Amino acid sequence: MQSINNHITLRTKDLVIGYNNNREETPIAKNLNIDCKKGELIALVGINGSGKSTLLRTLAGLQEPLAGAVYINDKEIAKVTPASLAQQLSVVLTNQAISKNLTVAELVALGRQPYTNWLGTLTEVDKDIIIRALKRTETYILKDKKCYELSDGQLQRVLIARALAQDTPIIMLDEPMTHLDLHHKASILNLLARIATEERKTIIFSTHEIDYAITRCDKMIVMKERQALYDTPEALIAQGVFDILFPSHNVGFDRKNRIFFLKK
Ligand SMILES: Nc1ncnc2c1ncn2[C@@H]1O[C@H](COP(=O)(O)OP(=O)(O)OP(=O)(O)O)[C@@H](O)[C@H]1O
Repeated sequence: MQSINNHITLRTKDLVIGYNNNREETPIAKNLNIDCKKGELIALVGINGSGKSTLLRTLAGLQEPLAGAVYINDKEIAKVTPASLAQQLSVVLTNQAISKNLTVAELVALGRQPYTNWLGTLTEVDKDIIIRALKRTETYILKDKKCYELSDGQLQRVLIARALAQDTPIIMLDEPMTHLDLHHKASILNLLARIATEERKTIIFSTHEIDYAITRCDKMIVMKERQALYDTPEALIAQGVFDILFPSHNVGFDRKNRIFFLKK
């Protein structure tokens, strides 16, 4: 049992996510119990407004749960200092305000902030890690470009490079494939899958690309009617979860081919 637990990097216990405005609680999903292991690629899916961003923010410690708890490496996230959290978890938000006047290399170097002194001086080890992150994401060739010169797909890779430079066991991404064409969606997903497997990282990302997630991910969190179902894609398909994810009059799910289709 101990050896199994050693592989769990992120888990929740009876988590309730939601909002507390003017002391009025609005739960978005209740009783979430998930355990994410090293090396797993996990997709977070659900219809618009089902709570994906709320859950991702709560898992990242950016928003307090209404009840229950999130544990990172067996420590409750609320009790982890921001400095320690930055060495365990990196977050890539799609609409994050980043200074696009920075060069790609400067932006990726920001990933080393949790490890540098207050002047931000980079050691040779930091520089090696930055170069490795740039090469791993195939953005080394872009290193001297300004971020405003990048396409959406290139910027997404650079943000992943920054997360790699932060060198954390857990990476969370909010809709990393938004605005990308099919080829670039596939290439980001394949990159995330390789990083999870080869570097034994836990990667959780929210997405509307459910077909791709079913094909490529180890586990999925499906937000549905104030619940979150957590299992392998195969188990979720067998349970019929995707058959009823969308209103049945306009979207169907083909179990055999594992794809959604539009109804006329
Ligand atoms: N600050 C807030 N206060 C109260 N309710 C909020 C707040 N932010 C979001 N919500 C509500 O929480 C619910 C979940 O929103 P969330 O953004 O997490 O969904 P989502 O699955 O990420 O949606 P989308 O796919 O459209 O990005 C929605 O009903 C939304 O209106």
